[in-house]
Amino acid sequence: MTSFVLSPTLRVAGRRIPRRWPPPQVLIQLRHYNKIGKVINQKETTPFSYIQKDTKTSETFADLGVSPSICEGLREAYPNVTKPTALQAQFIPAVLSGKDVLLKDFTGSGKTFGLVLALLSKPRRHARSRTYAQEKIPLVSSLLITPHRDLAFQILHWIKTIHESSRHPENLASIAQVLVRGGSPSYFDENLDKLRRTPPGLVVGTPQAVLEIIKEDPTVVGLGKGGMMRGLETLVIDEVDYLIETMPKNGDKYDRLKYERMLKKHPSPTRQILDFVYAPNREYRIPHGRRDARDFEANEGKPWRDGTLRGAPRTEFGSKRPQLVLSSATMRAYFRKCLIAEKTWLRKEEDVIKISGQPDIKPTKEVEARHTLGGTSMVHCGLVVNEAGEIRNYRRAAVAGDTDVKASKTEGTENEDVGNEDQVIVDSDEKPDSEGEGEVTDVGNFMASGGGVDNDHAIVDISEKDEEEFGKKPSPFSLNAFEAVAATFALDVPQVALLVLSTEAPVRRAVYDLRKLGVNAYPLDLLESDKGGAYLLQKGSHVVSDNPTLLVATLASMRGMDLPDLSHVFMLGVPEDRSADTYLHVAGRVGRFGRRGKVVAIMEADRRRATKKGKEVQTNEVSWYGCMYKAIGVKPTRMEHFD
Ligand SMILES: Nc1ncnc2c1ncn2[C@@H]1O[C@H](COP(=O)(O)OP(=O)(O)OP(=O)(O)O)[C@@H](O)[C@H]1O
Repeated sequence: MTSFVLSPTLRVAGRRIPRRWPPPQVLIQLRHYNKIGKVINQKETTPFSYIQKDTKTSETFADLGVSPSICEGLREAYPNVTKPTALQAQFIPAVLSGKDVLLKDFTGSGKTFGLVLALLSKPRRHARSRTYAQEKIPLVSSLLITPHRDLAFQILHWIKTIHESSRHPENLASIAQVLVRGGSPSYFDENLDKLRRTPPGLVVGTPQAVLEIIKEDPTVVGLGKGGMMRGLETLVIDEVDYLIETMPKNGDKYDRLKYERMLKKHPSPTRQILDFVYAPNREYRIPHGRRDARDFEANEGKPWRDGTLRGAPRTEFGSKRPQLVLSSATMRAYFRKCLIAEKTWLRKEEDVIKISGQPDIKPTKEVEARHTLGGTSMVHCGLVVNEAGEIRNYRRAAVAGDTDVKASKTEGTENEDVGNEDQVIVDSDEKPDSEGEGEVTDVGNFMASGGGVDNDHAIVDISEKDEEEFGKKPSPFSLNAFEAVAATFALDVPQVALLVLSTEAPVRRAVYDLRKLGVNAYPLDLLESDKGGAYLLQKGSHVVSDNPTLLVATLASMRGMDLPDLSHVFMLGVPEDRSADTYLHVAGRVGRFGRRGKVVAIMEADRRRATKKGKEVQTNEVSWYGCMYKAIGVKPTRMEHFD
């Protein structure tokens, strides 16, 4: 069995079939793997591979090297997962081969799922006991870093479901465990206790929690001598472009200075973990003066004075440096360049396997959007809310089924919402032109009148604690925007939807405000059934609930989440980093793996907000969305309820 990478020369059954596209760009090695993922041919080169979405594979998971017990569990627990995707057919053997891998594919295409299957199929590492030579001490072989704890819980849930159906002799705790912070009582203490009692093969953790054990507990759980992670073979970082900071792409020398200062003082936890594992002798010129060789010896394994970790020689790994796998749907070429420029993290560029399901060569915007967003099963809608609480469709949106956006362009003034980004923020006294007359639906008191929902269901409980805490304080949110969410939710959502707020937004307060509007809202927390836990397994998109649920999360806590029955994702306002990639990640919560879904952006034409310096500015969110839709080649669709 061989797996192959599409290239100018495609190999099928040993025969070379020339391909004209894509032209050679970045040369990497083409590898052929045998069943256990061993590299058997490393000589040929190919561009950064491009696999079309509908490329079929005739291989099974077992052919790729996934262990028989996992295949057995998968068959029973996930009957819909019958065959690996073309990308899984490439990256699962690549991960099993022990080489470094850079993985990029559109959101919801099965990257994380495939990585988990590969990690579970890796052989377990053991150390020999010093007291009894025959006794083997199990070690942690793989570490999977996720950006937030709910994703870690979701991955553990996948593993648990597969494990329960697999009749594997070991218990779940010795196969995989999570290591996350937060919760009350603290998840971290509980996780750490469990880890110390039973070392699992795979630890799924957030960067902060993993860094804490590397720093605080190196010799029992961490990477230090005697630590149960000393035999680490694979380090996987999911959503890597979100977890590692890089110098801004078009930054000037001041940005460079700012970036360097930030790296010295506050490197992100993921960067510190990578340095600790792969760059033991890395110099950070810290503000308190340079360290010298004696300082290095004297402080081995201890944090620097400024709180950052310096690398310590990891003799425990010996020559077996852990394999590094980095994955994301939006790992752009510039970010990859930055990763390679770090030198010590990844192996030499030609030894890194780069696998991509997206066109790397400049495709048209529409092709890129379709690939990044996982196909055409996703509908994008934009609702514009004004100060009077009126809601109307984004003016350039097309009627459902009409893909020709040009037809609807004539409806609005030409310069209304597609401009350059400078137009987006204006001083309060320089108000942008009025939006003009449009089709408007007045929903100012929509929810007060029942809002199209059965009144019995519109009554939701508000706890006394929340009433006491929030009842008398003004809301930091725009209630007009929330009314637009509530109205769309009541009219359009059959079962479950997700509302995404900015990273720092107070989620509990948002839930309180939404419940006041009659929405059955909960903060996302996968450990609790009604807060999202009940939606981890597919119930079926045809199910219409009597009382649909709106889960509320922030930009920081929705990355990578996979709730199969999610039909709508609401994005409130403009993301704080103003990046189109952030929109792509939010949108990627629906329409996953070919399922259908709607992304509803709620934008305010004249949003007033205070800057950090206390100055009031007015933001035209419509303008940003105009730029963003144009930039990513997405064509929004009208929502019939508001026309
Ligand atoms: N081979 C397969 N066949 C059918 N379904 C699959 C297959 N692989 C994964 N899936 C399903 O696809 C869904 C999305 O998977 P996953 O979360 O791994 O995607 P992802 O690419 O990591 O997404 P994101 O970029 O948002 O993190 C899951 O519900 C999973 O069960």
